[in-house]
This record gives sequence, structure tokens and C-alpha cells, in this order.
Amino acid sequence: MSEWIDISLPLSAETPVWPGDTPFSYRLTWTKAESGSVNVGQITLSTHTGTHIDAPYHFDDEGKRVLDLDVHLYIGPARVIQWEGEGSIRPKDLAAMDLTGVKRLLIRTGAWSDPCRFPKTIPHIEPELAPFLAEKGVRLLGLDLPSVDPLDSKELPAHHALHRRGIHILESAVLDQVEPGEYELVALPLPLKEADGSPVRAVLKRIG
Ligand SMILES: N[C@@H](CC(=O)c1ccccc1NC=O)C(=O)O
Ligand SMILES: [Zn+2]
Ligand SMILES: [Zn+2]
Repeated sequence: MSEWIDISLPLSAETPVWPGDTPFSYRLTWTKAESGSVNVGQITLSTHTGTHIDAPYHFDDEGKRVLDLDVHLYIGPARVIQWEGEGSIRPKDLAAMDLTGVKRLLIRTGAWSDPCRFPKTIPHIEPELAPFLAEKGVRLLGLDLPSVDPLDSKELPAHHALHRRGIHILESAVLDQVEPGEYELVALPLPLKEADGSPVRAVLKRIG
């Protein structure tokens, strides 16, 4: 029996966040000494901290919020592939792989080499990858990167292109210990009614 592999970034004050965004913090509201019975904590974090999913509302004012998303997207069979390319991720990089019928696709780029620091540049998704993946049946795209667009992008063309094709986004998964292959994925967002994104505890179990 294979084990579940945790592909989530640990959340602490050291977790790198998007430049200028809210740092993660955890503190005790009450200590056991003060309350006489329990430690009770509070957390402050950006919705795009660590391993997380984007709701369409992140980049579209009319888009779905986290609680509106279908949980089935985030549980089920997933394919992990290794990307070998230069600069950006495009259909020709994946053309040799048979992705027909793959509903959840996780792309291991290995490009975020130091998870203690936010990367300076990342390979991005070319918008033309969206129709290519949608054609194969992909509904969830995950990456070991903090965005599907270049870090300085304001228009977010890949986010929009994926959204137009009904493909949801999982970012900053930790895939360096994960061999390409077939897995069961669980990466459920929190039931946040209004939010534009949510941290997830993402795990994979090898099935093939
Ligand atoms: N698109 C990125 C996040 C992002 O763009 C962002 C996250 C936090 C603070 C500012 C951001 N973008 C600003 O232009 C993501 O989906 O996680
Ligand atoms: Zn995000
Ligand atoms: Zn994003």
C-alpha cells in the first residue's frame, strides 16, 4: 500500500509570500496559563499563502468565490508530469505525452529551487496551453510555482485563459519528491464564503 505524500508548504512566519503581501502569523489569543485551561490561537495570512487554490474571483470581480467551487475538482485521480523546457510552458512541451482523459494535471517544473525564498522569476503558462489542456479534459492544473503568469504580470493572461476554458488553478505545490505518474489527489480549500483563494493541505497517493 502506498502512503500519502504531503505536497503542501509548511505555514509559518518563514513561509515566503508574494512581495508586499501579508506575512503569515500565528499567535496565541489566550495561553493555557492565562485561561487556566487551553491555548487558543489566531492566524493571519493572505489567501495566496503557501500551497493554495485560486478562486475565479481572484482575477474576475464576477467570478466564483471559494465556497462556490465544486469540491470534486480537488479530490480524485491526478497525473504528475515533469516539464522540460525553457522560459514558459507551452503545448509543444507536452505534445509527446498522452494526456487524454487527465482531469487533474500537476506539472513539476523544479524551477522554484529554494522554497525558503519567493522566486525572482518563474516559467509561466502560455495562454495557448489552456485550450490544449481543456481539449484533453483537464479541469484542474497544479504547479510547483506561485503563479501561472509571470510574476510582474498585471493582466494575468494565463489565469484568464485557463478560467475561460474551465480549468481551475492550484499553486505552490511541493513536487520535488514526487515522481511523475498516476496519483490520487486531495487538496481541499477551506469553506471560505467570500474569499478569492484558499490555502489547501494537498496530498498525493500513488495509484499507478
Ligand atoms: N496571481 C497570484 C497572486 C498575485 O498576483 C498576488 C498575490 C498577492 C499580492 C499581490 C498579487 N498580485 C499583485 O499584482 C496567485 O494567483 O497566487
Ligand atoms: Zn494564487
Ligand atoms: Zn494564481
